[in-house]
Amino acid sequence: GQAVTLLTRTADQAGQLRAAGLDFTARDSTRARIAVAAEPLTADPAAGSSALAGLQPAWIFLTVKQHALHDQEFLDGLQARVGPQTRLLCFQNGIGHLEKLAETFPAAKLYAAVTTEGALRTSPGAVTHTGEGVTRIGQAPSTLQTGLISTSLHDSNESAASLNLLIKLLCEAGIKTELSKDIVNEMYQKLLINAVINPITAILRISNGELIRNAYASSLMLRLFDESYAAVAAQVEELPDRMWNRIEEVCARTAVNRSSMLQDVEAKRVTEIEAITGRLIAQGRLKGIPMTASETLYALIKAMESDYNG
Ligand SMILES: NC(=O)C1=CN([C@@H]2O[C@H](COP(=O)(O)OP(=O)(O)OC[C@H]3O[C@@H](n4cnc5c(N)ncnc54)[C@H](OP(=O)(O)O)[C@@H]3O)[C@@H](O)[C@H]2O)C=CC1
Ligand SMILES: CC(C)(CO)C(=O)C(=O)O
Repeated sequence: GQAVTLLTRTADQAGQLRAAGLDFTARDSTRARIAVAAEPLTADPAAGSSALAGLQPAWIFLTVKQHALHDQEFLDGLQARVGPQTRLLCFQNGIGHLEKLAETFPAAKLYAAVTTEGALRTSPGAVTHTGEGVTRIGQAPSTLQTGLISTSLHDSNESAASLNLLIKLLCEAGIKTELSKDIVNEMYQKLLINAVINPITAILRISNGELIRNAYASSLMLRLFDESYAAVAAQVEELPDRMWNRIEEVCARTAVNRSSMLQDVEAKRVTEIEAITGRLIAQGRLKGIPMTASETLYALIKAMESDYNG
């Protein structure tokens, strides 16, 4: 096996996880206590108390929301863990995180993941596997600049070997994982799906399935799709056909789900609207694409966020 350490926000949470294990609920509702190594993500890794404290990992999976990447304490903790051989695998929805990480860690080896697996942290020591899917991973482009992503990838045998090894290990661990030759394109496809589904479900407080059943909601969705599609198509070389049908399929397949943005507004948490709709509006405007439906939905979500304490 491989040594895996959970990096937590606080020392207390890491201590509890080491002492009691992770309470894991599988898809079939069976529960298990899994012994885990855990360390707080502090700027001083040597302060950790397990045998792994202070080691620089081969891979760090970043499974935080986009806005955590703007938290200096988080970045300092990460900085202390990223060694010359460390690879960062980013699971964030939306866009902008790769540019932010490339700017903050210029020497880091960056990879991105697009996943249809679902996971929910139900308490500081418990996680539920909420959806079975596929995780596609690929190397981030070597030329990351704000607003423009070239899809030319690094060509390094060593990087390809580590990626293939990681994919093999994840598959052996039961996490269906595949190599993506153009992960940026896949991130933009996911962005389009999230940009169309998430804000409307969050404002109307409806499930993904209701979105396509409600004629008014689905006509708004279509307007949002047209401009979002144009903005995405201006960024990537080729988009698969039938993206609209794919979005309808996602709604049908996840009909009872409440989107992550809806869950965030219900819990009064900051949403990922900036990394999804906000970024897409900026990119659309740069290309002269009218983004009026997106701008309205963006403003409504921001208004809801600023009213959380009201
Ligand atoms: N969950 C899912 O099924 C999927 C998620 N994604 C994407 O993955 C990303 C994460 O989503 P999600 O799992 O829903 O997010 P959550 O907010 O539920 O989980 C994020 C985790 O990161 C921890 N964290 C946040 N900030 C810090 C910090 N400063 N230091 C240490 N730990 C920190 C949180 O700890 P704490 O609890 O203490 O706040 C929490 O355990 C998002 O971009 C999402 O879009 C993509 C596909 C599926
Ligand atoms: C695909 C979708 C919309 C599923 O709910 C999702 O990724 C999310 O909720 O963020």
